[in-house]
Amino acid sequence: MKIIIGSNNPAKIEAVKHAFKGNYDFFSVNAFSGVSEMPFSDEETIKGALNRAESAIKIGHGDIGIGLEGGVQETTYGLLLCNWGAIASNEHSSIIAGGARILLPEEIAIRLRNGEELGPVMDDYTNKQNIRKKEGAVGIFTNGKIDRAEMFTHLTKLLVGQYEYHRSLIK
Ligand SMILES: O=P(O)(O)OP(=O)(O)OP(=O)(O)OC[C@H]1O[C@@H](n2cnc3c(O)ncnc32)[C@H](O)[C@@H]1O
Repeated sequence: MKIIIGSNNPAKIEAVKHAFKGNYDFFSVNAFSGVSEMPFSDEETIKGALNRAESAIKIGHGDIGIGLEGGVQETTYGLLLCNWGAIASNEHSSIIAGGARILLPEEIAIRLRNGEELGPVMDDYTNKQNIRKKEGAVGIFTNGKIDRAEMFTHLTKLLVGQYEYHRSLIK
């Protein structure tokens, strides 16, 4: 089975490879998210994940397309880090699942509300480079307990499990 991952981000690719068990061929493509660089709601982040999955399966001529998208969601408690994923398949309508979420520190949230993107803000905050491709904001603010790849692995397992369940209903 040919699985097309709609991103070249190593944290996302690692997560998908970990979440699938069995004989699969993985490819990654630069899929189109169709949403803003910094999605600012669950709705927008889900849309980005769906667009990536659906664009990945088309570009890569795969059996399955996987889209993973990061974003934030405003709440009365502060700004939540959110992540969403989608599987597009040739057999049925797309499936979605959400990842674990944490509140971002207010000093980060203020910068995002002022129009900055989380990736560069995290690099600036930590004095490191490409945090989004490594441990991610979740890794930094959980003291390394859960990094971005692990969070996306869990999210992808939610997708794969639902995908298998849907397939078992079709057969
Ligand atoms: O290469 P792609 O797949 O586009 O990966 P990305 O990390 O750049 O893009 P996302 O769509 O996942 O995230 C949207 C924005 O939020 C940033 N972001 C999301 N989650 C993050 C995290 O855990 N740590 C750092 N930046 C994050 C990211 O850099 C983008 O600017």
